[in-house]
Amino acid sequence: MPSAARDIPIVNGHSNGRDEASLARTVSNSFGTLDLSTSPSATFHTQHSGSYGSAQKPSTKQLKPFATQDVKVLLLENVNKTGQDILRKQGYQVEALKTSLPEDQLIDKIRDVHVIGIRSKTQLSANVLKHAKNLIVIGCFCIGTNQVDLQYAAQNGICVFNSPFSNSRSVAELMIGEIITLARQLGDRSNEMHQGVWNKVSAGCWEVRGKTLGIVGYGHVGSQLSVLAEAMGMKVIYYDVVNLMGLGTATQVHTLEQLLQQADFVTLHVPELPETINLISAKEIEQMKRGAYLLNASRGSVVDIPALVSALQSGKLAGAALDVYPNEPGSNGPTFTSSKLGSWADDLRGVNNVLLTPHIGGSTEEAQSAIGVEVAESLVNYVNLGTTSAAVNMPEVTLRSLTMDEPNHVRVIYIHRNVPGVLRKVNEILGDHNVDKQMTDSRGEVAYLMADISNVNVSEIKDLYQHLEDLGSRIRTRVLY
Ligand SMILES: NC(=O)c1ccc[n+]([C@@H]2O[C@H](COP(=O)([O-])OP(=O)(O)OC[C@H]3O[C@@H](n4cnc5c(N)ncnc54)[C@H](O)[C@@H]3O)[C@@H](O)[C@H]2O)c1
Ligand SMILES: O=C(O)[C@H](O)COP(=O)(O)O
Repeated sequence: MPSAARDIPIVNGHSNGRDEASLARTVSNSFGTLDLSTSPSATFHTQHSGSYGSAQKPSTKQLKPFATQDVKVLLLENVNKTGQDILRKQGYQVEALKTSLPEDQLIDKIRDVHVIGIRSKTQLSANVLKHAKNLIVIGCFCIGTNQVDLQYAAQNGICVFNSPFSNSRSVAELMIGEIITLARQLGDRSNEMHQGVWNKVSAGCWEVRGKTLGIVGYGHVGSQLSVLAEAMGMKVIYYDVVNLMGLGTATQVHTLEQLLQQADFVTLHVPELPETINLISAKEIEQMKRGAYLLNASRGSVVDIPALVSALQSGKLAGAALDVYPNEPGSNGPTFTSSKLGSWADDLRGVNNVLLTPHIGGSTEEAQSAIGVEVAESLVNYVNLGTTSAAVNMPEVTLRSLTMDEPNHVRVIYIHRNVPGVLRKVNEILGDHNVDKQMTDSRGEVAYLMADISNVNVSEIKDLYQHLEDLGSRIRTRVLY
């Protein structure tokens, strides 16, 4: 067996032996308290150069040991500083913009980057992603992932991460505030006072105690809201497509119609899916109680806005709160107008007891700070170690880190089409070396294999990589060393 340190290249002044192995262990073992204070040059050398692209097969001449300084990261939509700091401390080249980008500018920027971080606004469609030849991973610094073509991404070896629950509490608290605000017509009273009008009324103003809250979608947000609403004395019912245990005394109803018929307040917390588009339209509004309230903090496509406007104008509904819209401005400013968004915007602005907020459900210091850390850590673990834990479009694969006792050690990541016979061929290639550990899993049409192999001379890495690249099933190969 060749001696370890002698045969492994020196990169940025560090051999690919003990230093990198210990950093690798630090990164992979510390999801909660990732220690990223290590100098950028002391990196775990993950080989991926030349292997980012999926459409084009790169020349093996491009192979070189990984250095974090080579990793280009584009962050859009004002990703929190906590996340930016983690990525910068790795030594990655980070460009952070405050807004999203129109498609043509996005296509231009995405060509070059290995990592992109977005929030709910940036549309990463197949049309955009097909230009992203170097992209290996997308971080959604939010809950929703409907803005990304997850299937296209997986089929092209691009892993996607999000933050599944770090802003759930913030959304639930906003809902509580809005329920009381609607019940007491606080928005209208406050607007009148700002215009110098004193309008002391009690007609149509209610306590929330004893009223029924109907929650549509009893996931992270819906269940948090359930607990808070019960604490205020509300009766909680919920509708979800899966059977879920209610918290406290909340009760699941079997149909959306049952919920709509019983609830005084209806709140929507479903993901954007083909079946949730216009989930609440004229027919469903008709099923609601006269004088009920509708609140939407899910996605703008879930409510048919013209139907809502006419129900508010006719008095069928007593009020509504919207945080999300069919299309939303890409940056702050005087952009919430019909001329910019569509006729529905001015229609909504003209109706009484309607609360309009600029998609701020998850916009609290606490939520954004936690999301920044969570998603940035997932990105670092993926870029540096290939770990897919909690990925939303890839199988979850992880291996314990390299150990210092395993010299000439290489981590192979092979993303491939989930077809018969691939593992046999891959293991024939890996079998020339000592396979220390291996894990493979599939998700739909895509499979992810990760193997740590030892006894690999650096001069053999090129061939190893090329043999894997030459397999017909290949989507993306990364050889980390
Ligand atoms: N306004 C904001 O700032 C903000 C913040 C966070 C999340 N969101 C949106 O809210 C959505 C919900 O968030 P979450 O964290 O609670 O998600 P979640 O995945 O934890 O819960 C969603 C629930 O909806 C249910 N569901 C799916 N389809 C349904 C249908 N047709 N009818 C009824 N129930 C259905 C699911 O079974 C699940 O229980 C997100 O997908 C996101 O789009 C918005
Ligand atoms: O999906 C989410 O988490 C919310 O819609 C919040 O999105 P934002 O990060 O763009 O505010």
